[in-house]
Amino acid sequence: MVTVRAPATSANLGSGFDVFGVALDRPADVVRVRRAPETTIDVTGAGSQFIPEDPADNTVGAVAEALDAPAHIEIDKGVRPASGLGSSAASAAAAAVALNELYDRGLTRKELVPIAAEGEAVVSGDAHDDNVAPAILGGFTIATPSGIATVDADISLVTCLPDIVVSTRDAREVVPDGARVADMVETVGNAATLTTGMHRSDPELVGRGMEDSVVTPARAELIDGYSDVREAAFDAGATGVTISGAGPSVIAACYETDRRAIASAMVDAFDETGVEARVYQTAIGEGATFH
Ligand SMILES: Nc1ncnc2c1ncn2[C@@H]1O[C@H](COP(=O)(O)OP(=O)(O)O)[C@@H](O)[C@H]1O
Ligand SMILES: N[C@@H](CCOP(=O)(O)O)C(=O)O
Repeated sequence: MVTVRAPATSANLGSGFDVFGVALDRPADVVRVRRAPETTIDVTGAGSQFIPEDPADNTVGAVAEALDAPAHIEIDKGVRPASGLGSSAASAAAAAVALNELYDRGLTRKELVPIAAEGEAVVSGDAHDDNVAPAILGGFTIATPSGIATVDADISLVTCLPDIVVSTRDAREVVPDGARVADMVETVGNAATLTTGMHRSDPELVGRGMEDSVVTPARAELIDGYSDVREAAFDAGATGVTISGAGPSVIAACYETDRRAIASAMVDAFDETGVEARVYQTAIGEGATFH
């Protein structure tokens, strides 16, 4: 039996659509695997009633197949599905690391990223690896087709998860087909600013670099109260605010001293629009770990 914990993650960070991601120090999924003639899955924990146990429909089933590693897989969900916090990726990342160990496949962490991304293709239609990369490697990750770069950054974050459901598949349908050159120029500048901020663990630069005028405005329409929550977080001291992943979670970067006030401001702002929300006071954390 091998047990692995893999963290929630926040993808995009505004300017890095399908490229940037960070591992969060909470919440997390825990996955246990043991060898079996064929793959079977048990799911418990947050939102487990909405997660299929058929290996053809669960992200971990695709990972087991890609590694040719049939197993009985128990998933204890800490990350609610359809959250924008990389729920499907947390299970896939944990399963990839666990099955690689169980079957002694000898793949490196970076080699496991595209395998875990096969799980993402099952649920969102695309093998985007901006969630599985940080879930496996930890820190801030830049995932491109030509490789993955990681930065071990220290930034305080708040993620606020409203009680609404936005599936990644649906949120990908509203992404515009193209962008104006002016928007592209702005996005490149913001992405470079954010990356510099991560290297310096500087919340001001990271926050400024989270601005995005291409994908985020289209997706904000799917999240009741988004603009009020964003404004409330800024008023409470956030240095940057955007949609976490495909939403509905909203993520704020900040100084550690402002984290508590920002957390309660975001919950209150959702509450004022009639939406209950839970909040995580968090930070950039480590990738998958053995337990
Ligand atoms: N192991 C898993 N964990 C979470 N969701 C899963 C898993 N396997 C399949 N799913 C499905 O994936 C969808 C959630 O994924 P997604 O929309 O990407 O949300 P998130 O942003 O939280 O990752 C749900 O339809 C859920 O049933
Ligand atoms: N780049 C993807 C990230 C989806 O993240 P999730 O946490 O919502 O699954 C996208 O924006 O579609």
